[in-house]
Amino acid sequence: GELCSFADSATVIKQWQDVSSPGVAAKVKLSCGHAIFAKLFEMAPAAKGLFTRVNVADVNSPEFNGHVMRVMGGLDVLINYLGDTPTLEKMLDHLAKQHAVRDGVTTAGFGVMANVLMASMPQVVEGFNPDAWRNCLIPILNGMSVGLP
Ligand code: HEM
Repeated sequence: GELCSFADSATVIKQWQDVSSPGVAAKVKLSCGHAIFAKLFEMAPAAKGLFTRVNVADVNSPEFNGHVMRVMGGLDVLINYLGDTPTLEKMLDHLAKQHAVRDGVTTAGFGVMANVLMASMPQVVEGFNPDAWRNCLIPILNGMSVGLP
């Protein structure tokens, strides 16, 4: 089945591709990723403790930058696969398993992330379509939370 409608996925993919052309993609991902984590830690301060291994103590460190780019690279791939549900579902399964082994990562944490993404994306995406983005992001985050406490 579909995760979000064909029309919604087409909108989200197009709007995301507008901000992820090769020339600007890395910069957008890093600055947008930092804004997303800052907001996540503001809304859920305890979540900071999950990222000590990647040096969250210094959010501008190479280690944390690397983490931000893994997350944003992951999100980039997921968005671009909204039109290929079977592959998207396998990637979500894989990410769910990678998160399930991290102590303290919860479904509630992904719920906060949904709010953070919906609040942050309009700042980088031109003509942000909230309905299309919500309809597509929620199933992505739900798929990544399968098996989490
Ligand atoms: C848009 C949503 C998210 C995406 C695309 C995403 C993606 C990723 C990716 C690709 C990794 C690296 C996996 C690896 O190499 O092992 C990762 C690691 C991790 N993620 Fe997420 N993630 C998301 C949301 C979250 C949320 C909401 C939390 C916590 C509530 C979380 C907690 C973690 C932790 C603790 C790690 C391991 C960090 C380390 O390397 O020590 N993630 N995530």
